[in-house]
Amino acid sequence: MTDIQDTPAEVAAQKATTLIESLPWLKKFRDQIVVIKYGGNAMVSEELQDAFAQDIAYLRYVGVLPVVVHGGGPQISNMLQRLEIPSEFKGGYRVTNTEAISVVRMVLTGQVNPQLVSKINSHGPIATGLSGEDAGLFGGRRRGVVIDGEEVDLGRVGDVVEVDPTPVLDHLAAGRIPVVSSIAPDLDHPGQSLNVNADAAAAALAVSLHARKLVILTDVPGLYADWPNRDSLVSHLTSEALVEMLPKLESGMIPKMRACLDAVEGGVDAAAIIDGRVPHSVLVELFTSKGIGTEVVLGKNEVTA
Ligand SMILES: Nc1ncnc2c1ncn2[C@@H]1O[C@H](COP(=O)(O)OP(=O)(O)O)[C@@H](O)[C@H]1O
Ligand SMILES: CC(=O)N[C@@H](CCC(=O)OP(=O)(O)O)C(=O)O
Repeated sequence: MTDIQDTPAEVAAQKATTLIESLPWLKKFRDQIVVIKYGGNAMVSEELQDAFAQDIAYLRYVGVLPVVVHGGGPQISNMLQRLEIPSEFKGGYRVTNTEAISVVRMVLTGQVNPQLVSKINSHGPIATGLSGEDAGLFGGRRRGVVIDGEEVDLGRVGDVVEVDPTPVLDHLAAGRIPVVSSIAPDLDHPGQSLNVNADAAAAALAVSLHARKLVILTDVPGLYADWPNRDSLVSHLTSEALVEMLPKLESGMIPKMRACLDAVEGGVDAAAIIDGRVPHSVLVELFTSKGIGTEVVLGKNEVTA
C-alpha cells in the first residue's frame, strides 16, 4: 500500500514490484486460452463492467487468449418481473417455460451480450459476440434436477452435451475475443432453444478448448466450506475434496462448483471462483502469486483455508 510519506523513488519501487511479480504468470498464460465466466451479479454497476472490460482487453494485449462466457441471471429476473412472467429457482436452476425461454434468450443474446462486447471494444476492435446457438457451438439436451430424492422438471433448461469449438477457435485465430451467451439449441427438439446455466456452459467450453484455466466471477469472495460462516473461506481445494463437499452446497454455489469440478476433471489445469465485485479481480487472480478467491485443481483430498 502506498503511504502518504513515500518518496517518488519508493512509489516507483512498489509499482515495479507489482509489475515484476506478474512476469512468471505472463509467461505461463501467454498464448494460452483462459475462459472467464462473467456472472450477472458481478455486472451490477457501470464501474464494475468497465473494470472487467479493461481486464479482458489487458489480457488480450499481453498475449493471453481470453474467451468470455456470460450469464445475466438478475437481468433475466428483472425482465421477467417487468413482463409479469412468474419465475422461480429449483436446485440453483431457473424453471423456464416456453414464454420464459424467449425472454432468457432476448436478455442474454440481445441485451447483455452486445453491451459487454461494446464495452470491451471501447479499447480496440477486438471483441465479437457469439451465442451458443451460432455455427453449431453448443448442442443441448433437457435436464431436470433431483430435490430430496425426487426428479423435478425444469422446462426449457438443459445441459451442454456437445461443443464444436471451431467458431471460437476461428475468432481466436483472427485475434478476436469471443464473448459467448449461454443459450443452446435443443438437439432433441430442432428449432427450440434451451436455457443453460452459464457456469456449466463455461466449463463445457473450457474443456473443449483445452483451456489453461477457468475463472468464474461471482458476488462472494469464494467458496465457504461452512456457508454462511464467514470464517470458512477456502483458498485452495482439490477435486476429491470438492466431490465430498458438493452434496452439502446450497443454491447458486452448486452449478458453480460442479462447473469447476467438470473443468478440472476434463483436463483444464485449474478453475477459480473469484469476487467480481472487486474491481480488476481477473488480473489479480491471473497475474499475482496469491491470486484471489478459491482455486480448484485435480488431486487427492486437500483443503486450504
Ligand atoms: N458455500 C457457499 N459459499 C459461497 N457462496 C454460497 C455458498 N452457498 C451458497 N452461496 C450463495 O451463492 C451465491 C452465488 O451464486 P449466484 O447467485 O448464482 O451467482 P452468479 O450470479 O454470480 O452466478 C452467493 O452470493 C451466495 O449467496
Ligand atoms: C438454467 C438457469 O438457471 N440459467 C440461468 C442462465 C443465466 C445465468 O447463469 O446467469 P448468472 O451467471 O448470472 O447466474 C438463468 O436463467 O438465470
